[in-house]
Amino acid sequence: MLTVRAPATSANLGSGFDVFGVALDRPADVVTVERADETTIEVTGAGAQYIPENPAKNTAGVVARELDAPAHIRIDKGVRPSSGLGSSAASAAAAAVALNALYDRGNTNEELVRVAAEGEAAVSGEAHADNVAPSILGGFTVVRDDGVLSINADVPLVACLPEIAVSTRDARGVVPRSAEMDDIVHTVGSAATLTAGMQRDDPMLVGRGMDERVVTPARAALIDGYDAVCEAASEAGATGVTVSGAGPALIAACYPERQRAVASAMVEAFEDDGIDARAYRSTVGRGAEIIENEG
Ligand SMILES: Nc1ncnc2c1ncn2[C@@H]1O[C@H](COP(=O)(O)OP(=O)(O)O)[C@@H](O)[C@H]1O
Ligand SMILES: N[C@@H](CCOP(=O)(O)O)C(=O)O
Repeated sequence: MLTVRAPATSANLGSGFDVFGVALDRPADVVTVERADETTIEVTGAGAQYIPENPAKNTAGVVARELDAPAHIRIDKGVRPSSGLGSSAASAAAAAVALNALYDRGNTNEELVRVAAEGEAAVSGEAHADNVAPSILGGFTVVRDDGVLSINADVPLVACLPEIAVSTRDARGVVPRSAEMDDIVHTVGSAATLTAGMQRDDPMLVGRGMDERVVTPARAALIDGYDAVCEAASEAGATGVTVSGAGPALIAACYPERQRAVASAMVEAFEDDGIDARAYRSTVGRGAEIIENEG
């Protein structure tokens, strides 16, 4: 029996659609695996009632199939589904790390990112790896077709999750199929600024680098209260705010001394709109970890 904790993640960070991701300190999924003749899944925790236990429809079950590693899989959800905080990815990442160790498969973490991305494909329709990469590797990650980079960074973040659901599959449907050249140039400038900010642990550059004009406005329209929450976060000292993943969570960067105020301002702004919300104060966190191994 083996247990792995894999963290929530925030993908895109505005300018890095389907490319950037960052591991958060919390929340996290905790996945326990035991060898079995065929895969079965049991889900408890946040939003468990919305998550299929059929292995073909659960990201962890798809990972077990991809690794040819049948197991009884217990998933304790810390990351609520349809949150924009990489819920389905956290289970996939944890299962990939756990089953790789349980069956001694010897895959590298980079190889496990590809396996876990197949789990994501099963639920969102496309094998985007920008959540599973940081959930497995930790840090700030850059995913391309030819590989994945991970760098450690120390930048305060606030993830604010309202009590509304936006499915990644639906939110992918509103992404424009083309963009104007000046918007593409702007996005490249932002992405480079954000990357430099992560490298230098500079919250101002990370926040400025979140600005993006193509995907974000289309996604923001699906999130009640988006403009008011962004404004409140900025007034409280956020250096940048954007949609986390496909939403409805928002992610903000800030200096450490402003983190508490930014978190409160975001929650209050959602509440002023009649929407319950909670905020997670985080830094750029670690990746999946084996927390129990009973041989
Ligand atoms: N292990 C899992 N954890 C969470 N969601 C899962 C899992 N397996 C399948 N799903 C399905 O994936 C969808 C949630 O994923 P997604 O929309 O990407 O949410 P998030 O933005 O939080 O990652 C839901 O339809 C859920 O039923
Ligand atoms: N790049 C994907 C990321 C989805 O993240 P999630 O946390 O909402 O699953 C996208 O933007 O569609």
